[in-house]
Amino acid sequence: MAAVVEKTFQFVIVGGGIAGVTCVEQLSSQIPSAEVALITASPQIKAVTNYKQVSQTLEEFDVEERPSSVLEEKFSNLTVIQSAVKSLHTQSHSVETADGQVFGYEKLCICSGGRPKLLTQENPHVLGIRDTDSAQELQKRLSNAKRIVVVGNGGIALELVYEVEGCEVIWAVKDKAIGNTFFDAGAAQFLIPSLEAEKPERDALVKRSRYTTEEPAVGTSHTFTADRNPRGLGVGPTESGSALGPDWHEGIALRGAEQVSRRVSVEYQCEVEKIFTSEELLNSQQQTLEPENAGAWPVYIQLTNGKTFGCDFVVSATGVVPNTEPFLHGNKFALADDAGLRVDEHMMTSEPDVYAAGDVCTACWEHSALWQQMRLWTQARQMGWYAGRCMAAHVLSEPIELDFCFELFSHITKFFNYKVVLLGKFNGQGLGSNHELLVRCTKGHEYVKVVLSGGRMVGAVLIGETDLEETFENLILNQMDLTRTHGSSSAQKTLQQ
Ligand SMILES: Cc1cc2nc3c(=O)[nH]c(=O)nc-3n(C[C@H](O)[C@H](O)[C@H](O)COP(=O)(O)OP(=O)(O)OC[C@H]3O[C@@H](n4cnc5c(N)ncnc54)[C@H](O)[C@@H]3O)c2cc1C
Ligand SMILES: NC(=O)C1=CN([C@@H]2O[C@H](COP(=O)(O)OP(=O)(O)OC[C@H]3O[C@@H](n4cnc5c(N)ncnc54)[C@H](OP(=O)(O)O)[C@@H]3O)[C@@H](O)[C@H]2O)C=CC1
Repeated sequence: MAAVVEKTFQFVIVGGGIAGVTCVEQLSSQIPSAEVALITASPQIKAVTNYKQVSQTLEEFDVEERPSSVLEEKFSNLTVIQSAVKSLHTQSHSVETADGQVFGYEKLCICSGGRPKLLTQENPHVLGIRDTDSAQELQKRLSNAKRIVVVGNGGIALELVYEVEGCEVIWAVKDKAIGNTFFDAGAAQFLIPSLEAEKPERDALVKRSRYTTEEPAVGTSHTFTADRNPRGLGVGPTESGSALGPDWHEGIALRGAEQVSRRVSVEYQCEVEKIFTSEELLNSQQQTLEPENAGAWPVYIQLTNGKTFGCDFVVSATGVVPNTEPFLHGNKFALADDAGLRVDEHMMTSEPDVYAAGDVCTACWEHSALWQQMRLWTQARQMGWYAGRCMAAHVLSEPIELDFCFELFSHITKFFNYKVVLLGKFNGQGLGSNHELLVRCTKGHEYVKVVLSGGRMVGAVLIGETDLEETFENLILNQMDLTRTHGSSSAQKTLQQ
């Protein structure tokens, strides 16, 4: 490499999302004398605030977007370089940024996050949501929209279909039930009436608003309608900012151009066959469309259940792809099946002195029987924090063991205005038929599901204000034999209370 190394830092962290920032904070507080650089493509960084340890493994926090100068003011050892990393040279231990600077490192942590895995890359009528800019684009397009199609059955789709008002939403899901990445069909059934009901008043819901979208800085179908007078991308992010997170939709108006509050039709068990423009539609003489519909919409989407819908745009809420691209060329990183950088139990990649954390990495150590990776805010924080500890421990030649947070999967979130807590193998992941379920459900109030394997609790889904999370977490962590210890199942007793 011909370029001159500007400066060599002991630690270089790439990415100002939650994983990168937490890693910087951990390193800076553990080795205050170390020279640390944070190289990030976006001018804003993500900071964890109001951190609360709810129980042994459950945590809650707010996330704020802040100027990167805030971090430099906090840590005198830290230099923030605002530029995207263009290439990495693991042999010479250096990175080159888009603006042509080269920095050396002793240890590097890649926290470059992910980007939306879009249905199609080049179609301007297909949007992905990842960062503030893409949320802003969604808001802009939605303001003139009468109908949108949302494809995907995970976190973003669940949030979007509930939040969008003033616009008809067609929701296309691959599965028999909604929300398959988080729930089973029972929980989906519990939640679905919320799509028909009126949303609680906005003001009562808004606890905090942390994102601004002002100028920069096989085929069945159901229809749910909430009548109320309204109050009121492939366009994926290119040089992406950090991912949005909890409550990203609060504080931005997700409102279309129609006089309805919410109208969602779910198309089950279908995928996307084809997306085409009105001209393409007219040329192809689609049989499945009513004649008066042809040419009326900017874009059409044909589903594998044979139906074709015209709409203003399509939201591809179909998961994330790890942002590995600039780091791979010329290096020998081992990648996982999901294209993430493989990391071991010390968050180390296959390249020497290179660590990775957050959405960009895939945890490839032997997992605890009760933990799985999901690309979530909480895991980004935990991985960033633990990667920082590992990097410091290696420099200080101290031993380090896999952190306790990777013992039990736990996640607190909110869907359809219900508190949702997921613990362990909450969907019986990897258990095959070797498990039984106990369910307690009170319509409109709570849904409690316990996963038992060999008489021991291995997972739970808690929807609503159940107040059971700590008890169940203990039962899962203790792995007590619930059948033998109490004669009859104590989990069942807890559920019957
Ligand atoms: C709409 C939405 C809602 C979500 N809601 C929730 C939720 O409710 N709960 C939850 O737990 N999780 C949620 N998530 C997931 C969560 O936001 C992510 O898992 C988490 O933010 C990942 O953090 P990260 O630091 O790994 O990556 P990111 O936040 O994506 O940060 C990556 C950083 O790397 C920088 N970068 C990228 N490439 C380069 C490069 N080449 N050079 C330099 N810098 C680079 C980016 O600018 C960015 O600063 C949501 C995600 C989305 C998109
Ligand atoms: N409250 C929370 O905790 C939230 C978390 N998030 C996180 O943000 C990230 C991005 O969210 P999101 O995009 O919803 O990703 P998710 O991984 O949550 O969901 C993606 C969904 O899209 C489906 N899918 C994938 N490819 C296709 C396809 N070609 N056609 C139709 N469906 C497809 C997946 O099905 P399958 O699984 O069968 O492949 C899955 O149902 C995720 O890491 C998510 O966990 C986002 C919002 C809220």
